Amino acid sequence: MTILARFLVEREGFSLDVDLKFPARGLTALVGPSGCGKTTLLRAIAGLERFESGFLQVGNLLWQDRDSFVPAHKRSIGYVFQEPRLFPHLSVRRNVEYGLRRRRADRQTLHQAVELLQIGHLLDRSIAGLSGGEQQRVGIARALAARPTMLLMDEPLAALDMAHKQEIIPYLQSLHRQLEIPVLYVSHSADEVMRLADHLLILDEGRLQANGPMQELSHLLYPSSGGYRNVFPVHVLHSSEPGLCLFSSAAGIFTLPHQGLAEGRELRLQVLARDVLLCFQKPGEGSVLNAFPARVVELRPSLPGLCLICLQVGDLSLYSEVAEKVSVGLQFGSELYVQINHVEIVG
Ligand SMILES: Nc1ncnc2c1ncn2[C@@H]1O[C@H](COP(=O)(O)OP(=O)(O)OP(=O)(O)O)[C@@H](O)[C@H]1O
Repeated sequence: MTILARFLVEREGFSLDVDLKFPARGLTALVGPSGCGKTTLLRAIAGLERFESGFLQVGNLLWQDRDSFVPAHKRSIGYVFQEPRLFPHLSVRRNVEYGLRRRRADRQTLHQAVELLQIGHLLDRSIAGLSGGEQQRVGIARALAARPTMLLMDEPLAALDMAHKQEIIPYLQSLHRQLEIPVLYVSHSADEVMRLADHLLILDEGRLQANGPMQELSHLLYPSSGGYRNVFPVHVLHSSEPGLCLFSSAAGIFTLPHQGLAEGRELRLQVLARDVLLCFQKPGEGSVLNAFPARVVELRPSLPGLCLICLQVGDLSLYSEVAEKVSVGLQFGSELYVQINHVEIVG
């Protein structure tokens, strides 16, 4: 299932001209410099503005083409803004139920939204007494209670301080794991996108610069540093010995220095491609951590003197960036080992 969107918007001094296709599930991050057209694209998708030259299909649902336009209130889209825009005179419960009444969703959906955002204990509180993070959780629950077909989030964490951002990110992570619906998420924060996104859309001056899976494009989030990056999900297995923790991944089991993580928790690891070292002999058992058998899938030139190698490691694709001379003799199908040198837990 995919989302197909084509829009041509002409404004004084600005035009948006995009033709894009992205998955109708998981979290797609929409990033780009200020004024590049992110909100305009979101509004076009929500149907909040009707741009004559547009086409939009979400899965099987045709929302706009040359002859038809489904108005915003019939698209059942959940919209989460920077500010939660709650009704201050109503309780948390009434605020969340507001979404329910408007869209005739059921009680079970409301219950799920309350559970997912863990706001059950806040239901009888007034909005005024809540922290910024709690208010945003209520705002997200209200959007979900309406059982939307799609969730649009326009910088939902931008108005929060660092502590409240950290509080809310785990909810967003579990939300996008548990929801079937697509989430389109605008953000200026590379770190946030790194932790949350499955797919990336990069806009610049109203034009699409890049569109692809996070794993393929994450290096573009940090244009000035570090080169290619690998980002992939892992689950916490258990602590192997004091200070060390085991993580299961599609590549195999990682052992990393960490403690206090709950068993089963899903996190992401980030590994710079230059920290994926190639070993042409099997690394000594027991003496080397995080070494896995790998197969070469593709070799690409990278920066001058460097080669980017795409490797199949178990069920995971990993990029390694090495000096060109190291890659001499490698070709599609070459078998070797990788040793992962430095791993960052990103959330
Ligand atoms: N209603 C409008 N009428 C005319 N121009 C507009 C309108 N809304 C936005 N613009 C212009 O369109 C361009 C894109 O704006 P948009 O808000 O989509 O960018 P953005 O990428 O979301 O920016 P930011 O990251 O700062 O929120 C900007 O130049 C903006 O000034």
